[in-house]
Amino acid sequence: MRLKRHVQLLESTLKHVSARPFLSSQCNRCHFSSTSGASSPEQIAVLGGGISGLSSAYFTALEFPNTKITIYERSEELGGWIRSKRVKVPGGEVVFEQGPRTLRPAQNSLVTAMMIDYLDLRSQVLFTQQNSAAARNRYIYYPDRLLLLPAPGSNDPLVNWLRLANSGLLDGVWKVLTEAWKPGRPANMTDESLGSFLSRRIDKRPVQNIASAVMHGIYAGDIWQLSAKTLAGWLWHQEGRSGSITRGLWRMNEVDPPVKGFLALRHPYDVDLFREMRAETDGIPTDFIQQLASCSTFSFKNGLCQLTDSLEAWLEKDSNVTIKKGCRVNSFTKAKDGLQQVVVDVGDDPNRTTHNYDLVISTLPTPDVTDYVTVMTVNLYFPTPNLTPVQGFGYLIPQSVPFEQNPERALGVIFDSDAITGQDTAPGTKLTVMLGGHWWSGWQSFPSSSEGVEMAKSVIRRHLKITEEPIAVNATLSENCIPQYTVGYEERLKGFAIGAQNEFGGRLRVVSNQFNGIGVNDCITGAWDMARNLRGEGWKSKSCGLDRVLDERPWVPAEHWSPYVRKKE
Ligand SMILES: C=Cc1c2[nH]c(c1C)Cc1[nH]c(c(CCC(=O)O)c1C)Cc1[nH]c(c(C)c1CCC(=O)O)Cc1[nH]c(c(C)c1C=C)C2
Repeated sequence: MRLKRHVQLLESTLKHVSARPFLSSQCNRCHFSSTSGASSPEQIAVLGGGISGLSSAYFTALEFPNTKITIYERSEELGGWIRSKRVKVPGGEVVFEQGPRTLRPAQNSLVTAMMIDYLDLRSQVLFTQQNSAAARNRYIYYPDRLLLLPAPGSNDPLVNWLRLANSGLLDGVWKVLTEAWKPGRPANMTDESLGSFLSRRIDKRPVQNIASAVMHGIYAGDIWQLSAKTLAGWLWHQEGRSGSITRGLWRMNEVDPPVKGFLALRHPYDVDLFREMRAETDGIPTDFIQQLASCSTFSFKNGLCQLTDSLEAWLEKDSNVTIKKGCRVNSFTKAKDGLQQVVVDVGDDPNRTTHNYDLVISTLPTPDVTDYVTVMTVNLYFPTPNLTPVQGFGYLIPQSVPFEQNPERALGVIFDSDAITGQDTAPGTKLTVMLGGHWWSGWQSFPSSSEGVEMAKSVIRRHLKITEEPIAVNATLSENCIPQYTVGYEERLKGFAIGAQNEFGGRLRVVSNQFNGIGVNDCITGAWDMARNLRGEGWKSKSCGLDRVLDERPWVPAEHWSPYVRKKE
């Protein structure tokens, strides 16, 4: 985005009392590209009011200040899976997060940082420092106790390594040293599960004991179903390129390095995207950059919903944006009679109506591309501080833990009081127990809230020896909340992208955790990328927003860069 676009936006704001809300401070911070001379769509519909929908509406509104944008959301509240709740307890209040709770300052967080800055939300951000217990102490429960994962600077590293080795958690890890001598995959193999890939390249035991726990923490998913090609793209392509990951790394970094620094394989689309992202987010203030560079995660004083609430408030101020809550989308189809429009059918009888749009941005789930898993989040608050036996982020439970140690099918427990400080006004211990995920796949019904709370209490009694009764609890069942990128995902996505392009000729764009990555940062970055591809005459192109999956260029060695470390060029 270049300066001109913001100036244009400012001008139109001044001209029309009703134009986009605008922060005067943005003007000298960001770069807006010019649309002068280019046409704009008159009417855009955004389907879905979660983080993908709100961000899509936000970035599209910035691109096209005079376009009418309508957001349709089925429920009465915007925000999707981001749901934070303030609960009164004796002595103050605590924040319960019912869905995602923190953001990581990873490469894909640059656009989020820019958005936070634009929304004037910086004063509300809470940072968890890299040297805090929450950042350094991550545990795995195996087979019947908490084991601290090694991290730079942790206490008693030798004792800890011995404890880990003695527990059996590290069995088979040493086989990573033999990876270079293992045969490459058959030429006709197009994808496999992450579990199978890592077992082939290393050993099955670390897959079951360590990697499966990590997959619980991110996807709440089954490592034997999730796609290696999608989740471990650069390792998968490294094996394809050099027959082995280790040999590939050696070749890339030592034999013929085109640039200095650690190299990894990346999709050329991502290389270009990161370059663009960096250029457009160049205006993020230095002190914010520094805060992000030194934290391990960040959130907001009132929880993650402060981001979605601010987006909603920003959009509500814009008279060109209409937000329709409690309005279901029944279908959307390409308009007949050669019209370059999409017809959207919304509402329930007798208020069911159809509307024509020049462009539809859908964030709704698309059948056949992914399965989903259901997660129950149980928040527990105890008035006594420091109830957990150790301090840290919390722990994950791998698939190898025997049933009798985890009959509730918990995926992990977050020590919220350590993980995010600054949200609660009452002292005490706050935990979140995550239940279900792939363990509940195929279930017809799920535990009730009260059953979930009992299951969570039973988990922490067994694992953490906490017997105190929580004085505030909240169980949330999020049905089909996390898409699963299972084996063959890329092929299915490709098929979907071609079909969508052919059917809608570019008048449908898709953005969601099904397509752009399952994290909040992924959805925001996906929305920004979609909107920037609409620029100029881009909105008339044939794309459906899934250009990356249709981009057949081979993966290339690219330098690893930290998003918040600004090198002198
Ligand atoms: C509601 C449950 C969720 C589980 N995973 C996600 C959600 C929303 C999505 C997710 N979780 C993480 C990532 C990767 C990095 C990121 O973009 O933030 C994603 C996409 C990592 C993660 N997992 C947990 C936390 C608190 C975080 C972020 C912070 C960090 O890495 O330090 C905890 C956790 N999430 C889930 C489970 C079962 C779990 C257990 C402790 C599922």
